[in-house]
Amino acid sequence: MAALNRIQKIASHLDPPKPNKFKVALLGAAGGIGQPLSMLLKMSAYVSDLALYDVANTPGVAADVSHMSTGARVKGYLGAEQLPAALAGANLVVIPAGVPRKPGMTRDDLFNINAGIVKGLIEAIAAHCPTAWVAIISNPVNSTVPIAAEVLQRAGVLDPKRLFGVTTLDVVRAEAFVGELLGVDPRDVSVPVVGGHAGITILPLLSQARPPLPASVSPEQRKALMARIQDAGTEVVQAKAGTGSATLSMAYAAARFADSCLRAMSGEGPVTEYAYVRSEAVAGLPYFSSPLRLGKGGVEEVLPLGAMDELEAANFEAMKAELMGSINKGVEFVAKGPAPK
Ligand SMILES: NC(=O)c1ccc[n+]([C@@H]2O[C@H](COP(=O)([O-])OP(=O)(O)OC[C@H]3O[C@@H](n4cnc5c(N)ncnc54)[C@H](O)[C@@H]3O)[C@@H](O)[C@H]2O)c1
Ligand SMILES: O=C(O)C[C@H](O)C(=O)O
Repeated sequence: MAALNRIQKIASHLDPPKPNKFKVALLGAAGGIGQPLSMLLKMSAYVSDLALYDVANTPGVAADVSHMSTGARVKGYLGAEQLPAALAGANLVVIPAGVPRKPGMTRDDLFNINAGIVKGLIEAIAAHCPTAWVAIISNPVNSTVPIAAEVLQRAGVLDPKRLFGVTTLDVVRAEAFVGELLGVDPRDVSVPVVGGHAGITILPLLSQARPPLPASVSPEQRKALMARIQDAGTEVVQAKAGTGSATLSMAYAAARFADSCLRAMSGEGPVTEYAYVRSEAVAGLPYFSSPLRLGKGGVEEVLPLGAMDELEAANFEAMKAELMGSINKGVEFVAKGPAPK
């Protein structure tokens, strides 16, 4: 025990604690992603207050997480009447609320339920923490982010610099699979993943991987690797056999994304991250996941996608129609709804 304390003291000296100064609200906190993400956020040195909101089971999750001996104050909020208090003063709102896939379903099959859930939560954000950064995990991300933007726009509080669709899991997977292939630590791998978050709209740019894929990796292997990254969500859905989709890797990815946001908010920039945002990165596609430079106010610059090889360029063209269809579906969902109050 004494040895452990000594090691912790040395570690905190090497990496001095950051000021815990941000309130993070997690909506869907009692779910498969929400619970491990609550734990990881409670471990963040940037979080002073962690608001755990769900329509079920938050008292138990909040009581459990609050016993961790880390800095963040934890409070659970249950049901719609407690949502305003959960959101008040939030700097960052992370949203994994909604239903997950079962085998045989596409992410778009979740639209009918999750579109309404996201719309309702974003209306509350517009009313109670309109300047918060918002990170949407709920699927289909290709549509839920446009839904959120339309709701915020109607409420007169949209700032596209602060609205993100979380695609970090695609980047995390690409790093893991390339690391596995090259026999190197995934933490030493970087792979840009751009586009959207469903099937062929997920575009890993393996030609820009670092370390680069050696010439011994055949075009067939490259193609298979690209397909595995694109289908990795389905790989997990099938392995879980009806009990849900990725939760633990997603919580890891979301914690990493939240950390980047909070680092940028702290002024520790420039921070580079990938996310699905409203941008002019690709002509004709109002939303696209790109490399971003984040600063105190959100997205400071949408960085160029860089060069693509032949396979990537073909995939880039092939995804455009599907991505645009998903964007339009989200925009129309809000347009068909009741006019803003
Ligand atoms: N972006 C990504 O990379 C990614 C990765 C994995 C999962 N997902 C998506 O994340 C979502 C959640 O997945 P999960 O495995 O945690 O599901 P889950 O069913 O385990 O948890 C969802 C939680 O949302 C809550 N919820 C439902 N309606 C709500 C509302 N109106 N307000 C607040 N909370 C509400 C539920 O009570 C539940 O606790 C799914 O849509 C899934 O497809 C996205
Ligand atoms: O695949 C899913 O349905 C969940 C998530 O989008 C994922 O990529 O794991």
